Amino acid sequence: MKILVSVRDAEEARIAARAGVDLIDLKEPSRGALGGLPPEAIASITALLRRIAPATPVSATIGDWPADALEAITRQVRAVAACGVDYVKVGVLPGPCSRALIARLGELQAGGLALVPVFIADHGLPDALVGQALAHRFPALMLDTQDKRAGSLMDVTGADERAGFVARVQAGGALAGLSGALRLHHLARLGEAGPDFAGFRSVVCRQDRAATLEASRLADLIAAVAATRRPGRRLERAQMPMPQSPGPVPGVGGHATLDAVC
Ligand SMILES: O=C[C@H](O)COP(=O)(O)O
Repeated sequence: MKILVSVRDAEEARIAARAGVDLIDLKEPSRGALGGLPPEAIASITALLRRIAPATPVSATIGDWPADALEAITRQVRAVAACGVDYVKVGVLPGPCSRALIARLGELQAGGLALVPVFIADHGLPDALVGQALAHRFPALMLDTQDKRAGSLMDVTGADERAGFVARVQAGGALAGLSGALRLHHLARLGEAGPDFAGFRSVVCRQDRAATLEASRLADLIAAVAATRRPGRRLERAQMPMPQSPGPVPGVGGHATLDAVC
């Protein structure tokens, strides 16, 4: 199981790179579960990571958006992708527009971006959406939680649900990631689900996830994961084409009806 760690600035990125984190994720945790950083900050931290950890894949989130904000999400996906990251993470909140959102993300993915839909598991697993997403050949799918104070992913999902999600995603050809206020004492049970990678923020901060990432806590996490580790599949830097200027959004016209329905 590989380790994804979310960082918010250059200093935290340096700590994560020095520690040898497998996948570095750029996020502003005080802005929500998938809180986004400004594109300028994403571009500058990514450039730094390319210099100090050139082989490490970098992801960034677009921020917390309701599923019906299709046009804003599309713009933000393009803006974040243009910052040079390998993967753009997009939260998929359950709701009447989630299917339209997956369809839009599928179009952007088909247009050359590498997107990672992040499903929110607080109120159950969105099985139908996962099935829909698998058809779009995203490089990875993740499960996360939105309300970090309501417990961890381990509290809001059962072992069978986690293992079922991972097995289904992997059988569909994508990498499976799990996250959601995961702690060290969760690692053994987490490993039983067999995810390709797990995402962490809260556990590497002294207080809550909005506080600063601490090198000593990160070292503890890496050691604990190493103790439970079994070989994961490769998580490569994606070959994401970086448009110099935003082009037309594939299928935007065709989605007017979906937007209207939402
Ligand atoms: O993508 C991973 C998340 O940033 C994990 O954050 P968390 O451990 O606070 O849920």
